[in-house]
Amino acid sequence: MVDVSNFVEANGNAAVSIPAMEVAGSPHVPFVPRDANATDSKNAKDVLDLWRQQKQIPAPFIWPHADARPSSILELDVPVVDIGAALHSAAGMARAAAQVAEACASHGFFQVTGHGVDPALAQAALDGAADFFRLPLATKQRARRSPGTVKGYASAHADRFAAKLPWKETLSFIHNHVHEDVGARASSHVVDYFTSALGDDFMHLGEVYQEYCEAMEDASLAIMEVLGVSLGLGRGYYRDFFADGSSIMRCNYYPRCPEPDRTLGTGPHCDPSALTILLQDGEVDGLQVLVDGAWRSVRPKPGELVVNIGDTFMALSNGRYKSCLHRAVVHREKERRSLAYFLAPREDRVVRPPPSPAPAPRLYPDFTWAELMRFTQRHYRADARTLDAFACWLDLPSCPTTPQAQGTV
Ligand SMILES: C=C1C[C@]23C[C@H]1CC[C@H]2[C@]1(C)CCC[C@@](C)(C(=O)O)[C@H]1[C@@H]3C(=O)O
Ligand SMILES: O=C(O)CCC(=O)C(=O)O
Ligand SMILES: [Fe+2]
Repeated sequence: MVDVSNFVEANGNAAVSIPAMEVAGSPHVPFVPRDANATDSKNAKDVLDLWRQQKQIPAPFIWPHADARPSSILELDVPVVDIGAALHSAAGMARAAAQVAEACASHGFFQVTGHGVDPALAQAALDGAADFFRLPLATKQRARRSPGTVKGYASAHADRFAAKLPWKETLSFIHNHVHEDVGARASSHVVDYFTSALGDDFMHLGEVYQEYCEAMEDASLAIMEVLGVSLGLGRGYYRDFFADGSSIMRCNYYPRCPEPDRTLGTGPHCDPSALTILLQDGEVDGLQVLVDGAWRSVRPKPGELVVNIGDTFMALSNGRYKSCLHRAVVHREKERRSLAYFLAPREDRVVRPPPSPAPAPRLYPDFTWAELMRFTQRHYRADARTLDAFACWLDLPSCPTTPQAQGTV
């Protein structure tokens, strides 16, 4: 059954509402509709003030008990895969392929080292996010996300959802890969995004993220080589598939929270992308993965990137590699930042598993990344069942439980 109950934005004409002054336990103060076109929405400002000043969190931020945090949590056992060794020796590749095969057949999370990302660049990208989220709301709102798209600044996704709001601010933008055939890197579209959305003062930050995204592209294509070998398809198969991809970069900021046990920074979900590379800031943990019915944490470790399989790769591998449910928790005393690079194919490329010598029944229909993106931005809030709901939605006549069939979008 597809749950669309808290999706407020159905058709791009945002049905926007966020709480102005309502706090948990004070149900008499009404929600105040927000002017989606304002550059410095009073209500959005109020929410940010609430984050800092209130003892209780506003009701729309409260997540159901089932999603609440257990008091103690064990660490997830994830392999540490040396990507550099995989690219440079047959033995390194064999070891890396065996590690990812084991991790991806169970939970789909692993960590990578030897990825070649300059630690100074990674730190600059994290510091840049810290600086951006400290800016006045009116400045951040210059990059306000437009309805129906993934690009831009969002505060608690309050323009999209009415309940179970995530305790976070995000800044997202597209990174189009520079296809190797095109020659040396010369793209500046991330820089262009920053200067056009935020102004020329943001050129340097744009340059940092342009470089960071290119490093993420390189790392993710290297990981795709390992995944290809691990599935018996050779190094080039998935690398070529994603070479001209259109990925998404997202900076997450999780402020301190007065009631961390009643909310979540990012709710339980599977990433719709093919692969996600996550850089967690410093010492502050927050990422948790559901394995065998229990939440397990994946703590940040210096120099390591966390990688997980997303729905698009699950479809590409016909379900052999799993996209696993995960979430991010928040803290009372500590704020947290993370940078997520969501690897995705070119928007119009058909996602379909490769022909197999031992054909298995197809688990998912053919689709394009543009279709899946559109589904998550306009029709369905990404959760544990995004891919199943999407497959159902593509095949509308035989799918009575899609949002459309319920008459909700
Ligand atoms: C296709 C997408 C949906 C999300 C943005 C991009 C890439 C990842 C997705 C997301 C981050 C997964 C977590 C849940 C989500 C709703 C969020 O809380 O941010 C997702 C994104 C989104 O729709 O904004
Ligand atoms: O911030 C994190 O640790 C995880 C965020 C996440 O899962 C996401 O952005 O998809
Ligand atoms: Fe995620």
